[in-house]
Amino acid sequence: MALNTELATELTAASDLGDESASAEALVLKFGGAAFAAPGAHRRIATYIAERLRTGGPAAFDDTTGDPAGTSGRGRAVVVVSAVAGETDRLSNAVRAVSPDPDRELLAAALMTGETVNVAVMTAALRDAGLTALPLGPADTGLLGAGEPHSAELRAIDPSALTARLAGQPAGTVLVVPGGQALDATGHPVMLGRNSSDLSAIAAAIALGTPACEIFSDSPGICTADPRLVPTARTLATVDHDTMITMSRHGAKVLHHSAVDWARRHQVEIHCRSLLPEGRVHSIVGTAATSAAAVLVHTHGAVWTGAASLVHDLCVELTAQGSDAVVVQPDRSSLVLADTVRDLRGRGLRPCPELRLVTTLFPDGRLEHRLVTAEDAPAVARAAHDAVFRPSPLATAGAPPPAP
Ligand SMILES: Nc1ncnc2c1ncn2[C@@H]1O[C@H](COP(=O)(O)OP(=O)(O)O)[C@@H](O)[C@H]1O
Ligand SMILES: N[C@@H](CC(=O)OP(=O)(O)O)C(=O)O
Repeated sequence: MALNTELATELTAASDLGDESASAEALVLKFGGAAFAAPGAHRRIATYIAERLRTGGPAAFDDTTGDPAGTSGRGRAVVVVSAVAGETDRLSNAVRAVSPDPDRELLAAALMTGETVNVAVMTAALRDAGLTALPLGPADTGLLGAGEPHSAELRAIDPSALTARLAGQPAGTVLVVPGGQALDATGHPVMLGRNSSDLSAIAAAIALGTPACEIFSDSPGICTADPRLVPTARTLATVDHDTMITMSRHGAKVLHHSAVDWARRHQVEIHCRSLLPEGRVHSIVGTAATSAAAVLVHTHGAVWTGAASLVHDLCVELTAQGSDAVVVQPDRSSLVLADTVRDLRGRGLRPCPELRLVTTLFPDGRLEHRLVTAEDAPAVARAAHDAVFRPSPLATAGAPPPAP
């Protein structure tokens, strides 16, 4: 199915189309790569979803954990799955071992198989759990992408694609969606960039008019730093969309920046859950204004340097094309690009593969950037975090100050 760009205008939620029956009752759940890493994970997830759908009201999981209302058990679900942890990297390395600078369409085709396989496996597990699970492909979800085939920008969502599939389906129906897959205007499958399964999940929530989207990941929610790098990082119970976009763009890959941007524009709350069996909501990303401090390391970004004016112009151009680029302040002669495949040498910039961007976000929204070597980045991040969250001299010994 090729999307008609004119029909798929930026978004009409299903509720606006008067198709409440298809939308209002569906849960939207996203399971990232880490959720599938442990043996038995697919079966555990399937059992959990069956339980959520069976109970019809706040599921046992919610009752026991005291999770907020609003995403409790309902009759039907859209489940977005990523490739199993490590699979997308493995596929990327396999392509590059043969062709160091591969055709982007071929690269996208190879990378997307990770999600395609996992949709099939997850569908099988859900059926074994007694549910009516329907595997979807890039042509079935109503997502229109444009730009580079391996890092396309999400341009529009046709809500009828998912609502039509759910309409009339009985309770216990689950649509299984491959994360990060879309069609371009000519009907070719494209990938919405790395870590874009979050984007597919938010898009599904928008299409169905679901107020919240639940994202299961191996982090204890949104933290004041990557807990893998900074063990003293604290979980933020609430984060507003704008703050989260800033955090994501500077390396907090726990949520995809564009996913949060779509969520902000359509007022979708993001409930960040830990992995099963706990599956507890640790953080909510929503509309309520918050002021958070955080230390962010762009561990996966490519650093490029050049003349400040060149860097500025390229950043504007890349951002207009949907790429995620950050100009390093204050000297403005470097930019960090989330797309590690794109080569800017032909545009007059020099790659700096040894460098990483460490950013301190202050509660007033101010950002402090530092470019350091990859080796030094964790220690620099820990020191910056200690400086921001240092207990005041008056604080009781041992009692950490609350996260701002
Ligand atoms: N500020 C942060 N808060 C929480 N997690 C973070 C943050 N910054 C980076 N991360 C990293 O994000 C990872 C989860 O994101 P991702 O790899 O996309 O998960 P998944 O595979 O579950 O989709 C965590 O393992 C954590 O290391
Ligand atoms: N193919 C994606 C899958 C994804 O979004 O992964 P995760 O949900 O684990 O961030 C990637 O690894 O780039």
